[in-house]
Amino acid sequence: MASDATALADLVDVEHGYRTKAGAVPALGPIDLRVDPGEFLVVVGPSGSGKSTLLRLIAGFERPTAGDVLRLGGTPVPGRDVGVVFQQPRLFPWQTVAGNIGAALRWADVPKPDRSRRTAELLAAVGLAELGPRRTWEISGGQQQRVAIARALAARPKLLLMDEPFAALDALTRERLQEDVRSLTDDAGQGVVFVTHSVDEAVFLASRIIVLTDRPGRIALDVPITLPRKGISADELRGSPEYAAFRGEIAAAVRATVS
Ligand SMILES: Nc1ncnc2c1ncn2[C@@H]1O[C@H](COP(=O)(O)OP(=O)(O)OP(=O)(O)O)[C@@H](O)[C@H]1O
Repeated sequence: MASDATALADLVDVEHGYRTKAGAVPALGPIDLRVDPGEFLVVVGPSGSGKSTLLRLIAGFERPTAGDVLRLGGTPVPGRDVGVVFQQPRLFPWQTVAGNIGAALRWADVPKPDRSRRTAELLAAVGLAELGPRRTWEISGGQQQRVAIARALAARPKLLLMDEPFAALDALTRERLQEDVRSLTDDAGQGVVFVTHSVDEAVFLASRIIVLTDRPGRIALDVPITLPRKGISADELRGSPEYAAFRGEIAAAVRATVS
């Protein structure tokens, strides 16, 4: 088995299928993919192309049907070196907002005396400093998703996996959260794998985009996104000709997968 401890995730000749009563469903691959520290990898592709399957394999929720998946050089197991954010926030309704973050810190073995300070820092980082005592049903959907992001970041995971985290949100909240996620993950040692259907979102967030083919998903396109990130506002970035050029290239590749 090829092993490389410096890769956050390394998939070698990976295929994955699901068993159903009607027979085997090939979902992904064969695919080779390596994710390195500092990368913000965005995965786009048609519905059913295996994007969620790819994340589930890296998270350790599934084992591949064929090939090898390594995370930090070892077999992936769900746990503290990976943070996962889903489309629905999946918060604990019996906990307050602060209690949700505190639970993640407890699992990460953060000592009790440090937990309230870290909770306050994390809530401030996602713009929810005042909402710690609220119940999760007393805040908006966008705020709930912010809590889910703070909870995923609590253990300072090397790798953050995000599966269409903003799909259920209105356009304005979505743009704000995109900006927040970019700044929260601007850490050279950390990596992100982010799934979306939105080409705009992909180009805004990514340092690299892969486009998957129709099912079973293989890599149709793998491009670095070399847009300036420092010293430029989000609006300037979205309005730049370079942004438009990348958006055009990715949109054409996605269209080609279904034609
Ligand atoms: N538990 C399962 N059992 C059987 N088939 C499954 C299961 N999960 C996914 N599939 C199938 O595997 C394929 C890939 O699914 P996956 O959810 O990874 O795709 P996706 O690209 O994330 O889709 P979408 O964009 O619609 O969310 C699909 O054809 C899907 O129907």
